[in-house]
Amino acid sequence: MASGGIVDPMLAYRAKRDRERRTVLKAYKILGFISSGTYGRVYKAILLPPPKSSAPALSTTTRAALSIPRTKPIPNTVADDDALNNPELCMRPGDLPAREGDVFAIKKFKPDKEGDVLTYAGISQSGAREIMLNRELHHRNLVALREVILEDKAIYMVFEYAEHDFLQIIHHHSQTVRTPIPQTTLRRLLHQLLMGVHFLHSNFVLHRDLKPANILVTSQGVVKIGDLGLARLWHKPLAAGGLFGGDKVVVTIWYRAPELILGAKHYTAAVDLDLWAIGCIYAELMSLRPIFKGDEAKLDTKKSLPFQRDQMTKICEVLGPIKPEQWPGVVHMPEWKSYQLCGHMPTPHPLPNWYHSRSNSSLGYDLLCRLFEWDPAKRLTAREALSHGWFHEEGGVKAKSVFEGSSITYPTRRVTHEDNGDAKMGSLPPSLAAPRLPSSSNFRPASGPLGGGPNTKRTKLR
Ligand SMILES: Nc1ncnc2c1ncn2[C@@H]1O[C@H](COP(=O)(O)OP(=O)(O)OP(=O)(O)O)[C@@H](O)[C@H]1O
Repeated sequence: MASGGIVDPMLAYRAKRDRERRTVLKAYKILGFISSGTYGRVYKAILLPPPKSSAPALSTTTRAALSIPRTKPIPNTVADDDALNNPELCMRPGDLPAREGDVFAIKKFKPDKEGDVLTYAGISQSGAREIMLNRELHHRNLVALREVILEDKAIYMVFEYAEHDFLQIIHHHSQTVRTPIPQTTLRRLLHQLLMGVHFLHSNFVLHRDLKPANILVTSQGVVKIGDLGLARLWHKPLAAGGLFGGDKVVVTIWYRAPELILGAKHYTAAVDLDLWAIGCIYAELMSLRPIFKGDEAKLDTKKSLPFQRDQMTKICEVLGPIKPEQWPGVVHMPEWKSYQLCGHMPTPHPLPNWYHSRSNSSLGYDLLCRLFEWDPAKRLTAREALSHGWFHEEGGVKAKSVFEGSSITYPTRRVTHEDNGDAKMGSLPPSLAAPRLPSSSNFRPASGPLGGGPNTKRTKLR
């Protein structure tokens, strides 16, 4: 403030802006901790009423001096840091209509760490992608991003909240009710998943990390594809860097397409990767366990990426060995020799037995076979899969809620108050946590086939 009681307009503006800046804890009440993923921690939160402004409004003269338009709110979700001051990230709050008390999932990106010291190297590639893509893409079957808050060098993405996910549904059936997922529910789950993937592919976006934990379902029974952190555009088929670009990370091994295992480097028919993963998810919804549950080969001492022999073996145990007459291009794949060196694959346990011990729908079997085409060029696209006859069986997929007509009640998402990570790394201030919520019966094991076992983490690949 200047002497003689004259207000420095810039200081007054900054003071008001700081008072009114939207911070996570001013805008949301944190109800608890949901999960910690590769890139961040996810919290459940409710929207608070907007704070009443106590600061006197800026005078017309000050406003004019600062050229603040009356109608446009100050973009207060963007931090001052130059590195973050990217207009692309400037989300206006309220892009989704939201009311006080509405529930959201807030993903806080992990800061970088050098030794024990937190460092700040700007926004991660994964975070930037997730923000950019979620900001551009709006579809009923994609989880919606409400806003991004940048605060104290941390990034918070506020998503619509989804009470369930495919992994939790599978787990509920395998561990609690011990019955298969009803065919009608399964068909709707898969159809809505394909709708979301078709939308992504129509917008030249590959998801690349489709797995049950990333496919959410709201309490209204709407499937929402989440976690676009690994998604990328594929409109430049042979862009520098080949199939994996600079990030060197791709889908969880159990859902990895054979062409990736065999070393495909370019986006020739890249969308087919996602369709293979959908085949794996379809099979997992049927059998309540991953169909190709391979052990991941780790990086060797030379840090060269190993051939994922066990994963390939697991696929061949169900589909039989690869036949070059069915997939002519396979003999040119970089890892074809490694595949041949595996010797004889174990006795095939072909897909028909696997399928027909679980369902007698020949259309359902046909769809699965077409998703599990070895040759990516012959695999169904999302559009083709959506028009497959199986989706018209038994009343079709018209219901808005995937749960319609089902008597099964799925547990609500488990929320805890133990954010068992490093408090500085990821916790929101514990003093601001809400009183204990009744925890649901939903149990997500930390490891094992249905939990976040070693193979469910992202892994480096060629
Ligand atoms: N919108 C949401 N509503 C409810 N829960 C969510 C939501 N988004 C994410 N989650 C929960 O948080 C978990 C981690 O989220 P996400 O996959 O986006 O993070 P990540 O760091 O990329 O994790 P991962 O490495 O496991 O893929 C999800 O598996 C899900 O259980």
